[in-house]
Amino acid sequence: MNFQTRKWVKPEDLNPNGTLFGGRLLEWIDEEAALYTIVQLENRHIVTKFMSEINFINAPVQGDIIELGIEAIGFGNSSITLRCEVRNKLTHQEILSIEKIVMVNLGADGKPAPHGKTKVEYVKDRLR
Ligand SMILES: CCCCCCCCCCCCCCCC(=O)SCCNC(=O)CCNC(=O)[C@H](O)C(C)(C)COP(=O)(O)OP(=O)(O)OC[C@H]1O[C@@H](n2cnc3c(N)ncnc32)[C@H](O)[C@@H]1OP(=O)(O)O
Repeated sequence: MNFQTRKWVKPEDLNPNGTLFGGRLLEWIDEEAALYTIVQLENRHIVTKFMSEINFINAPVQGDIIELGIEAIGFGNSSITLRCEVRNKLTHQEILSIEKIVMVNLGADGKPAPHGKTKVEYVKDRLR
């Protein structure tokens, strides 16, 4: 699991209970999954197709630094399946997990298109 992105929980991210609004966290996760997919599949034309159960484990509060982790757990024909974990940056306390996020690679016609990828790639290797 690669924890690439850190977020600082600010007043505008809070729900009326004073903890991180779940919808805000899901927005951050969707963006992270989209960026991960664009980099892996080398195509900007992708969409989120499916998310499995979302387990909100612990609620962050204002001022917390959290980090978002994504890993690829499967490559299909047009899809890539990801797993997501969010945790507190400093304590590593678990905040959320999503076991399955399916992202789909689209062609210019907006329909699913084969991406031709079978494993995780690293940009540094592509640049060699
Ligand atoms: C030149 C252009 C420049 C563009 C410049 C872009 C700028 C940078 C843009 C960044 C973009 C960011 C995006 C952010 C994230 C969003 O906000 S995306 C918005 C929310 N998502 C949507 O609106 C998607 C709406 N859904 C759809 O359009 C259609 O369902 C889809 C995704 C085209 C798929 O259609 P479909 O008929 O289900 O296609 P189908 O061939 O049956 O399945 C496709 C794949 O999905 C899998 N699948 C289908 N249903 C399921 C399911 N229920 N569960 C699991 N897997 C499933 C299939 O198994 C298949 O996988 P493979 O076997 O091919 O690997």
